[in-house]
Amino acid sequence: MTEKIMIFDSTLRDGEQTPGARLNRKEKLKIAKQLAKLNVDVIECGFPVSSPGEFKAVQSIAQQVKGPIITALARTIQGDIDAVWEAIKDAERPRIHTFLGSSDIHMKYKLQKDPQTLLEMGVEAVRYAKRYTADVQYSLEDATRSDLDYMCRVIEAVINAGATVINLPDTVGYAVPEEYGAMISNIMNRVPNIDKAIVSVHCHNDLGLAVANSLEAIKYGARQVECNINGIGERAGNAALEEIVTGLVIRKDYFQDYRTDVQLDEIYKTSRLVSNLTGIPIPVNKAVIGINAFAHSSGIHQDGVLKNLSTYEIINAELIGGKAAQMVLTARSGRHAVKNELQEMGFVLEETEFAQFFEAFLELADKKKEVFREDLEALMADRLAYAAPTYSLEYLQTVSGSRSIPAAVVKLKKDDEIFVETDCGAGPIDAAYNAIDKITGIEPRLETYNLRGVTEGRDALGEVSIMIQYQDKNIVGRGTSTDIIEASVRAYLNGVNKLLSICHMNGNGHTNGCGCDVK
Ligand SMILES: CC(=O)SCCNC(=O)CCNC(=O)[C@H](O)C(C)(C)COP(=O)(O)OP(=O)(O)OC[C@H]1O[C@@H](n2cnc3c(N)ncnc32)[C@H](O)[C@@H]1OP(=O)(O)O
Ligand SMILES: CC(C)C(=O)C(=O)O
Ligand SMILES: [Mg+2]
Repeated sequence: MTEKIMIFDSTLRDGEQTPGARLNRKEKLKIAKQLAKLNVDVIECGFPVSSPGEFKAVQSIAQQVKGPIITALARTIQGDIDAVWEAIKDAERPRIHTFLGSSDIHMKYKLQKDPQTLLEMGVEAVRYAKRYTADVQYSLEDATRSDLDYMCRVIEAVINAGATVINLPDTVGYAVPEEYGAMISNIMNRVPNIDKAIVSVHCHNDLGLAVANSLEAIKYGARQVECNINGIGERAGNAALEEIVTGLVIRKDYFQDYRTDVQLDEIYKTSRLVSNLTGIPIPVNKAVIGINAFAHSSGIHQDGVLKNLSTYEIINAELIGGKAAQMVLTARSGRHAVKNELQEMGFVLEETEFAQFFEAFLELADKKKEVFREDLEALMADRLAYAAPTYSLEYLQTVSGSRSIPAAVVKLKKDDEIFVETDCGAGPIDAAYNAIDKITGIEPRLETYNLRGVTEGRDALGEVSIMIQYQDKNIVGRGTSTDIIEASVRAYLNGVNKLLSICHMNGNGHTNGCGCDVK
């Protein structure tokens, strides 16, 4: 038999405390509905006393979102508790959550009251909240920096006053797992009436230990874990919901006694929704839901994953409703991955053709961060067009600027012969085209010129497509490169080569007197 761990989602309360993450009523409602689909146990949706807009947002959620317990936060102040109740009273299952600092630091500097007075304030707040609802959660803010004896006294007293959930937050993300586990264990053993309440944990990520601390607490008796989608929250954030629930499933060999009721395949959608509405981006390397979490980029990993996913993947993306493993092609990719991607795109190359293609791939990949499918397509198009290359580009240098005469040096290779020419022009591209004309001995007219970014980003591959006219022939040429001048020259050469091969194919080569004065 497994024990249920309740998932208390605070994305709409502590998560919204992330600087810049403000959500309006509609946005909060939309996220709350998605959290209900995710099947969390509790949705903490705000701090009603803080503003009229916040009050209305909490009220809308309480009225419209069915399934989870709906709660909202209040200080140990009657006005705050009244506001929470007014906002959540229409919920199917309302819970009032009230909190008060218990550490010496918070009591002395922030609350400026003595521990006994604060204990009584806490008890009074719970009693007051109980007038409204049976389900009252009490949090000992900054528990991990609080005196254990004092906490035990507070917990016993607020449970006697009717608290049904006791939350022990690591408010400033100060705890380390062993210590946090020991604190929970001590409280479980020392508070005589602790069995009358559910013990909850709420961990912040200031030292990057929020998830580890939460999982450790489960082992010592915590049965409610407070966490936020994408780990957003005050300062460095809170424990990430997706990491906790996925961790419990993936390591069920270790956490065999526990389960949650979260609908894992809703995680990806929820995560994207929260990111889009809060405007807080998901780091690419974020565990479970970052775009790199299921991407493989280095050749050895890609080869392993193509042979068997388990070599480098412990989470199946489908489990969280995400996209299946992706190969990210970079200069660190190997032949297996590139060949596989080409095959998926419908290109099957002979070994020697592939070897040449792979060289071109590496040349491009060295210039770019990532090679996309569109890049591969463009490289393939280049190769198909160059099926019978006549002139190939060996070297290109251009000069341009507001006070210089645009000039180009072009070195082409044909068979084993090298041709070098320089020329100037209206711009660097025109200069390079003129130099090429000098080498080939023909002067096609440039009819159209188009440049487009094939991929995204500043290092995007540019594709130039041109149309050249020579005598009665209109020829299209294409070239790609991260350098648009080089792409332009490749496009021109591509057109010129096609022109020449057409002449030769028709038996009209210069040797046969077609009129092309080709060298
Ligand atoms: C760890 C956490 O995440 S706690 C939750 C944090 N969330 C929020 O703060 C929600 C947004 N906050 C707000 O809208 C406002 O701060 C309000 C409405 C709550 C209060 O606003 P103000 O009345 O202007 O007070 P202000 O925020 O400046 O100061 C907080 C006051 O509450 C007191 N206080 C803090 N926590 C508690 C508590 N749990 N119980 C009782 N009083 C408390 C402080 O000591 C301070 O009191 P003082 O004015 O006597 O010095
Ligand atoms: C209000 C409490 C639960 C809190 O957010 C914290 O202590 O971090
Ligand atoms: Mg918090």
